[in-house]
Amino acid sequence: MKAVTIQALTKIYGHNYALHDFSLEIESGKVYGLIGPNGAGKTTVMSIMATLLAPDRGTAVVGGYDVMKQPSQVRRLIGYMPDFFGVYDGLKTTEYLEFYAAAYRLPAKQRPTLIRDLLEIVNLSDKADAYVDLLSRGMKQRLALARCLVHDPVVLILDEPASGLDPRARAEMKEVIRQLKRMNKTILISSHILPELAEMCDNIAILEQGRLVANGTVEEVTAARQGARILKVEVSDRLPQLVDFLTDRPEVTHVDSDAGWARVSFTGDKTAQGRLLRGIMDQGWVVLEFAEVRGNLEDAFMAMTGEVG
Ligand SMILES: Nc1ncnc2c1ncn2[C@@H]1O[C@H](COP(=O)(O)OP(=O)(O)OP(=O)(O)O)[C@@H](O)[C@H]1O
Repeated sequence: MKAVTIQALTKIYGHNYALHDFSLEIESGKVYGLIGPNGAGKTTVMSIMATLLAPDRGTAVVGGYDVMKQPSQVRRLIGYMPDFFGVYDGLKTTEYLEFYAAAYRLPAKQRPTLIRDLLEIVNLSDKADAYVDLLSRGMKQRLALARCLVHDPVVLILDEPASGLDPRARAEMKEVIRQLKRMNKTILISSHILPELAEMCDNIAILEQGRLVANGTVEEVTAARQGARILKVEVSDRLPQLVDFLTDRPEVTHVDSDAGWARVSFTGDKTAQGRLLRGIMDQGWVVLEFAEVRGNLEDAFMAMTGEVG
């Protein structure tokens, strides 16, 4: 079942296309990563899905409801975490969530249990009485996530939830997102933290200048990386000569050496790869390792967009 169907979404500011015919479908219960350099249009997609911004063309349907025609139904189904966190002077964590629970008109009797459960999900149980302003950035991000879970939404739209976090805080955020997946939430998450998205997401969409440039499973998007595969070749000696030898092979487009091994961009098929190995051994090298290096998502992103973001 599709939780989200976006079709030909377009948003134009002056002459600038923030989104250009952007289409995407998200299956229920999946975690979908939206990645792209700064200004690619990630926040624009998410704001439209969250009913906060009107597109110029196209449609977005969440849980069967059209974001333009049925915004209040959509709002009931979604939890939206924007990429900024407000200032909450003098408010404790529990009071903060109490405020949102009241805003969603949840019965007062149910709120203490709900808030306890939410704090547990985002791993903040021991901060129930802490002042929000004094929480670390990672804790604030997780609290913001708890806030968008108050009304038990089925679709979560998380705009860069790991942005600006140190590795430990990122790992904690990742664990919370895994937990939400186990709770069968459908999650759209944007990020610049590309390798981390690979671990977390079922699918990835890469956005550049408002256009979708790649879409599929992490493996598919990675494999779509421009043609060449990367081979690691490690030999016992004469590495500089090996680099020269490899550079002269027809299917090799680039070679560099690093920490005692050669990194080879290779466009040939598996048979050609076997021939290359035999050629190296025929020249007398003792081969310690000869293997394809699985491209990672960061490579794919760099190859497709030419930017780090
Ligand atoms: N209110 C606005 N007025 C004019 N241009 C805008 C407005 N909002 C966004 N844009 C432009 O639309 C494009 C997409 O912006 P958007 O914020 O969606 O990108 P993003 O991928 O979320 O970027 P970032 O990673 O920096 O948050 C950018 O070129 C941006 O400058």
